[in-house]
Amino acid sequence: MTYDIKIFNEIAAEGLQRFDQAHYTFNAGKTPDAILLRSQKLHDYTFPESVLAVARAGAGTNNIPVERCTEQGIVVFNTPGANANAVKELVLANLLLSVRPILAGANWVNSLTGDNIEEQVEANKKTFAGNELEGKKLGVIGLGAIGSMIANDAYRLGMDVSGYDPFVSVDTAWNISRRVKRVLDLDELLADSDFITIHVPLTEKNHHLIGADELAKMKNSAVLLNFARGELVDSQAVIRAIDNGQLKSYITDFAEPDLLRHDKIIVLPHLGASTSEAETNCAKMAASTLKTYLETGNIKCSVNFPAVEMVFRVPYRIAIINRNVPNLIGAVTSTVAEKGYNIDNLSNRSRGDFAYTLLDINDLTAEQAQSLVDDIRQLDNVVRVRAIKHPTLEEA
Ligand SMILES: NC(=O)c1ccc[n+]([C@@H]2O[C@H](COP(=O)([O-])OP(=O)(O)OC[C@H]3O[C@@H](n4cnc5c(N)ncnc54)[C@H](O)[C@@H]3O)[C@@H](O)[C@H]2O)c1
Ligand SMILES: O=C(O)CC[C@@H](O)C(=O)O
Repeated sequence: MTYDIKIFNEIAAEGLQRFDQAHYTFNAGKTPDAILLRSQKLHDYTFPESVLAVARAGAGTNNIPVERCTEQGIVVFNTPGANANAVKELVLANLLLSVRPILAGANWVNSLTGDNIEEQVEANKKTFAGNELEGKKLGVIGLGAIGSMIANDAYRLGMDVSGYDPFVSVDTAWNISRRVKRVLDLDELLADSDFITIHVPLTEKNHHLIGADELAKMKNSAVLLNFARGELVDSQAVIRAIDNGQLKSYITDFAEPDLLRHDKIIVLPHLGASTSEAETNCAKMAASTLKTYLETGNIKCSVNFPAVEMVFRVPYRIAIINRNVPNLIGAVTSTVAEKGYNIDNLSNRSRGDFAYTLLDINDLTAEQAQSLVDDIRQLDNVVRVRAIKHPTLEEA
């Protein structure tokens, strides 16, 4: 069996190397089995029927039409946490840059001429004096992989840290220092913080999470950092708040024309995950989950289908994506029974309106597996079904 992967964007070689050349090609034709990408927007993309999965080498999946993929039985993966450290370090660097005019000072020194540079430096350095982060209040919105790391490290830098995340996962909560104060009301965090940093996904609900009303609740001296997604913040409201003296500054990783060349706004070119370590981690994780899904049907780190892992020990496995309705499994097992086959193992999990089933049957031949797939495909509410050949086991 060979698979073709359509690649968008620059994916780190360490990830691509996980696809062995004997079984994988890249961008070979118009019917790819899967897509591997970073920030490429797929909202206007028509997925060929051949596409089984999309893997995002990164955290955010707002560039992928996840709902449409789900309807088409396309499993979407991301790489939770794989670039969190890179974003954390960039946010900490920007917190430090926001209190010390380091770049302005360095630029000024470079502009000096004459043979009394040391004298000029000592006479003028007061122009570039700054403040310290220690003792200042940091509010973190979203305590997932990135927000929790920032909260912990900012506390270690001596900051007084609060976090707001009504949906925080138990796993992440375990990793957050008990010194980080959990705030249940966003308004409290907004009113209390000297620095506010956002680390939530862009969803319909989170669009303009920070707008004019929220900005009005912040201190006039507050610094707002956005390394999550541009659309989480109403940029026009931010510009108005800064120009009216209601916000000190805005630092964002997302370029928009109106934000550029404003002396109190720093815009970076989406650099959050741009370290070789993060790019490698994301590429390796995305490649592994994709490969596992294609070769075994097992699902891990999907944003639209449930995690399912079942030991693969028969020559052919049947993988079924279906609408989550009563008696679908009954219909599938009846189809198997009518053919006189014996089920070795079965796993079924649902997520929202859809469900995923792995079905291992003893000793199917390729022909029998295909005929079973054809019959199951005819059942109501089945969205997608395929037979997966075990990588090494041969049919009896
Ligand atoms: N700048 C970059 O290059 C870069 C890199 C990585 C991630 N990101 C962005 O950062 C986002 C967060 O990444 P992560 O890895 O921490 O994701 P994550 O899923 O681990 O954490 C997100 C957290 O936000 C919380 N949340 C959701 N809606 C919320 C709300 N309205 N208020 C408070 N909390 C809310 C969730 O409960 C979750 O704990 C990603 O979705 C992506 O958009 C940007
Ligand atoms: O691939 C990138 O450079 C950015 C990824 C980042 O936005 C993410 O959501 O993980």
